[in-house]
Amino acid sequence: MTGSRKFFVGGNFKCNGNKSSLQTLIESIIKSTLPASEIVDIVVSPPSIYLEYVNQLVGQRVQVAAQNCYSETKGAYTGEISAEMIVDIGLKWVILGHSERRNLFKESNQLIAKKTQHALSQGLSVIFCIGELLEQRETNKTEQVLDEQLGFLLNGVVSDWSKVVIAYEPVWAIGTGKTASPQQAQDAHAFIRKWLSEKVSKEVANATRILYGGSVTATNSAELSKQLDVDGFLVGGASLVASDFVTIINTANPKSYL
Ligand SMILES: O=C(CO)COP(=O)(O)O
Repeated sequence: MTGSRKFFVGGNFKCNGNKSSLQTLIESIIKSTLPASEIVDIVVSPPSIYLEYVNQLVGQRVQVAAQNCYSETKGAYTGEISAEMIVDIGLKWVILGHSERRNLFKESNQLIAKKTQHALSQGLSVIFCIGELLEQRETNKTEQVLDEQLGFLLNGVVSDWSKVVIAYEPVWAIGTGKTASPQQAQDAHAFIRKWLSEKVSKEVANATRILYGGSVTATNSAELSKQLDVDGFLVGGASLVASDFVTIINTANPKSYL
């Protein structure tokens, strides 16, 4: 079946911003010239305390994602938010398995799978993040690590693949200014697409968006976006600068498939 993958640019604000700076940032983004909604999904992800505030500012063209959620509906889980709460405030997206959750907050593959299954069961779409550490890349373990992290999506975890976007974010490239080269990104993305084809189906492999994240900037995004299997970006630091984020969004380059 032929088709094309709509580009996807996410802005992960991480633990940054306040009401005033977020208002300025969002207003500058939405008043900029942006590609049509058929070309690119634009999703921003502020800290959870500002989700509803930002959602009131974004208008129709930009969507809002939570940066995390727990695997249970409700209960004695101090500090957590649930997928149900994200749905309740009218949002459709959540980021899960970000490397900062995995490495700083010691989230396991098992927990991330549980969260993913639960978020999907509540109708949320999930930006599922994977990526290798520097030492794993240097010892040629990148594909093994990606295979292991992706494996946790099998066995009934994903009920609807059209609600999953995969973000490849090599940990050594996050916040370091060291971007993967276009070829390194393409190689990892091609591996992920082949994995989807072999472990899920050809249709899912064709249709699933695979994003690159890790020191994406206004200057390197155009070259990265030309790569055949790069369907978008998850942008950290550069998403906090409206003009840079808008430049990155405008490098949107949707890919067709046969
Ligand atoms: O972690 C990231 C996006 O989720 C990438 O962060 P930077 O763009 O700041 O490297």
